[in-house]
Amino acid sequence: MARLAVALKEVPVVDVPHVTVRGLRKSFGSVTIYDGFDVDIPRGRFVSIFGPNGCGKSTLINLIAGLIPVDGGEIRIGGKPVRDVRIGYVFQNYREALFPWLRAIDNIEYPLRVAKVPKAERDARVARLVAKFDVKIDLKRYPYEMSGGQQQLVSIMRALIVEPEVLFLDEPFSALDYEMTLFMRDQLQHIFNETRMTMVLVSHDLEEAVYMADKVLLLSRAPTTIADYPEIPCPRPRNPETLVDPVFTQLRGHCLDVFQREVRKS
Ligand SMILES: Nc1ncnc2c1ncn2[C@@H]1O[C@H](COP(=O)(O)OP(=O)(O)OP(=O)(O)O)[C@@H](O)[C@H]1O
Repeated sequence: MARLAVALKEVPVVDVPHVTVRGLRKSFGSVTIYDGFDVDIPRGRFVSIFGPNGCGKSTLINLIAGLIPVDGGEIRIGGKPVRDVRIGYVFQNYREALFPWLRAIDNIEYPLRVAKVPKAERDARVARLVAKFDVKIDLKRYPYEMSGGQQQLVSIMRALIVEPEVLFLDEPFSALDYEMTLFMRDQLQHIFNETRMTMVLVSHDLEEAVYMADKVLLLSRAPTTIADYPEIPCPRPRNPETLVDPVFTQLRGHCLDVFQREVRKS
C-alpha cells in the first residue's frame, strides 16, 4: 500500500490545456490591463486567480467567458471560440444574480427553459443536480426567503444545470459570513470532485485561493503578466487538516511572497 502511495505520488500530472489565451489585449480608456498576455488553463483542474487589487482578475475571467470584448488576441476553450461552448458563471453578488420573482427551482431551471428543453427533462436534470448537493434546501422558496449561502448555492446550481465545460466563479463567497464560506467551499469542492469540471475561481483570500486550487495563477500589477503559476499538490478532499499540512503552508507562504513582491512594485 505504502509502495502504491509512493508510486502514485511520483506520477507527474500531465496538463492538457482547456482554455488557451494568446496575445490578449485589453484597455479601459487609457489604462492598459492586458498587453500581449498568454495563459493556459488545464482541463479538469481547479485554477484560482490571485493578485493585487485592480490587476485584472475579474476582467480576465470576463474576457474568457465572453462577457466583455477583447481588444486583441485569441481565446479558445477546447479549441473553440467561447460562443460555441457551454460555460457557467457565478457572480459575487448573488442578490442581483438571482431572479427575485422566481422560486429557487425556477431560477435553477431557467437556462434550460431558455434553451427550450422539454419539461420532463428539465425536472429530471434539476432532480439529478439537487441530489449531488449535500444540502436540504426548500427549492419552492423565493430568494428573499433564503439565507445568503442558500442563495449562492442556488446560483451555483443554476450555473451547473447546463453542464458547462468550464465554471467561472468571481469571488463567490465574499459576501457570506465565515461559517457559510467554509461550508460553501466544501460544497464547491464536492462538486469539483464529482464532476472534475474545469473551474476558475477569482478570490481575494489567499488561503482560500490556495486551499481550493490545483494551480494558483498569481498575477502582477497591470499591465498584467503571470508572476507565478504554482501547482498545489495537496491531496483531495481537502479539509481543516490541509490548512496545517507543511506542503500547504509552504505554498501559501510562497504565494504570499510573490504577491508582496508584486504589490511593492509600483
Ligand atoms: N468596465 C470598466 N470600465 C472602466 N474600467 C474598468 C472596467 N472594468 C474594470 N475596469 C478597471 O480595470 C482594472 C481591473 O479591474 P478588475 O475588476 O478586473 O480587477 P480585479 O483584479 O478583479 O480587482 P479587485 O481586486 O479590486 O476585485 C481596474 O482598474 C478597474 O477599475
